[in-house]
Amino acid sequence: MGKVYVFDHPLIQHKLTYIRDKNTGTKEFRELVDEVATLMAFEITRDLPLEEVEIETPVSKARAKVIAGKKLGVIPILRAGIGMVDGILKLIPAAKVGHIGLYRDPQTLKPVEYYVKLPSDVEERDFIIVDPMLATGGSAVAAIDALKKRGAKSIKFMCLIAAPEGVEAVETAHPDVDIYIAALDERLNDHGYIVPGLGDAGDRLFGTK
Ligand SMILES: O=P(O)(O)OC[C@H]1O[C@H](OP(=O)(O)OP(=O)(O)O)[C@H](O)[C@@H]1O
Ligand SMILES: O=c1cc[nH]c(=O)[nH]1
Ligand SMILES: [Mg+2]
Repeated sequence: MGKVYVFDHPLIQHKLTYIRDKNTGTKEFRELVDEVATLMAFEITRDLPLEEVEIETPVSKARAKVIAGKKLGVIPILRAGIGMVDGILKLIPAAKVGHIGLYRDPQTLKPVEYYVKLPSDVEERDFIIVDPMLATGGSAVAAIDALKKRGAKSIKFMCLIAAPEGVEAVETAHPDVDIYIAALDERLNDHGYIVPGLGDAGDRLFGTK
């Protein structure tokens, strides 16, 4: 079974409160999502392997550590996942970015795939799929399916807010995928929105609706 990590760092929790607040406008919402994505990227990269290199400081030779050339890929689920990409790339600028386009049918709540473009060396990369919301879990499960179908072997899923239903759906369908979240909320409402959640992440990020 995959592990579930809740990043309860005070800075993440503080910023998430303003992301949730309905009085937070698009500009500030976008900036806060970007900042939280950076903070979450800091936590999620904790287990990256290091290797030693030799350098010279102004004082002497030294052996020092650098990240051991891991090939990483960041995959936003369109649209809302895009809001988390730049924040992650600030810390991991060499990561390649793939895109998986899905929208959730408002009636059936099932995901509809409309775009997939991934880095060419899928088998060799460690992927982080990002999306602010894990609600029924349909979109996350479909995105992981799409990635695995094309050969991905190592996948993490990172989101801001998850519902218990979504966590369970990913754990059941993809027990090899660890889930990283900033908050685990109470439940879904009748329209499949997370309660209390933050509303529609895509609309709030891009000012639509
Ligand atoms: O867990 P689920 O029940 O599948 O719901 C979560 C999905 O819904 C939202 O996307 P949406 O369909 O609103 O598309 P958008 O990002 O284009 O707004 C969200 O960004 C997730 O991708
Ligand atoms: O609460 C939710 C659920 C799905 N998608 C969103 O953007 N918000
Ligand atoms: Mg949306």
